[in-house]
Amino acid sequence: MYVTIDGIEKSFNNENKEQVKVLDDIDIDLEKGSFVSIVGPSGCGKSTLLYMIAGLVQADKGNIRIAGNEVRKPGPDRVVVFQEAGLFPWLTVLENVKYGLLLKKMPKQEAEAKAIDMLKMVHLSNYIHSYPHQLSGGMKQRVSIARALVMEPDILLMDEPFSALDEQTRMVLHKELMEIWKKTKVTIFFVTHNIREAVLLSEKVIVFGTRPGKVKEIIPVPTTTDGVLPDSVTLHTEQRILAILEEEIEKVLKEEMGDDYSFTTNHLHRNDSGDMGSHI
Ligand SMILES: Nc1ncnc2c1ncn2[C@@H]1O[C@H](COP(=O)(O)OP(=O)(O)OP(=O)(O)O)[C@@H](O)[C@H]1O
Repeated sequence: MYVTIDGIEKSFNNENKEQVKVLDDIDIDLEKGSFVSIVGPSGCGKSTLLYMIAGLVQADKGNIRIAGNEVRKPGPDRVVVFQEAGLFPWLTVLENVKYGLLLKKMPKQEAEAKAIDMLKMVHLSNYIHSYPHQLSGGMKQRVSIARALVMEPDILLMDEPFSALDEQTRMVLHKELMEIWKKTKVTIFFVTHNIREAVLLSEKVIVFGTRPGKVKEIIPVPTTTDGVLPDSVTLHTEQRILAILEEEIEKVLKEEMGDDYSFTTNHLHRNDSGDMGSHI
């Protein structure tokens, strides 16, 4: 297996200085070139696990191995794309994308050529000399994806990269991300609150439970030869995931609102984007 997450445990101190276990006994394997999403209630430790793969957070117990090597710190094989693009506002699009390459001491011309190629891939060739403030949210996120991919990582770690975008832009970026994934064969680990997004994009959806975060189930997403899933299949897979999460949502709501809170599936309204709101 390419990425092996083995027996991970992690606790943090809360504001009352009490130790709270955030992740418990997490075992996950990722194949090279796979696209795996992770969904779960808010606060179940999705981002924490992503940061651990990035080498930004250390586990209390267990380990993460990539191609057999234990992750101890960030490395050039892994790049994170965050919810906010986080571009340097004083640099142009092109300068933002080539920044990391220049830091790596790549010759200027080569860095520029690579950055331009990558910006072509995310359909931003006409905006290379624009500044971030001149771009829409979706365009900024494309720059951030180009900036990540230009480093030629083996693993792209995406932490709710499209959640701040409107539905239309999100759909366009889904299509582009799928094209990029097929072209580059990069391994993608994708954190989202949006069940539909997880089902549409990934090959497997890891469903997390909460308090502490645990893998509840790993749902394979059916594939088709043309890559387009019939709506009935998408819906069925979404409903399967939702059913698993139902128990967890109830747990969170009861903890937040008291034991007399009662919850049934019918109370869970899903909007058209498949986003279940703040509790997932
Ligand atoms: N550095 C930290 N110090 C203390 N607590 C932390 C730290 N990082 C995360 N936590 C806590 O760990 C828990 C899990 O956080 P995390 O961001 O991983 O969850 P999540 O599932 O990604 O949540 P969301 O879906 O809301 O983004 C939360 O209760 C959070 O407050």
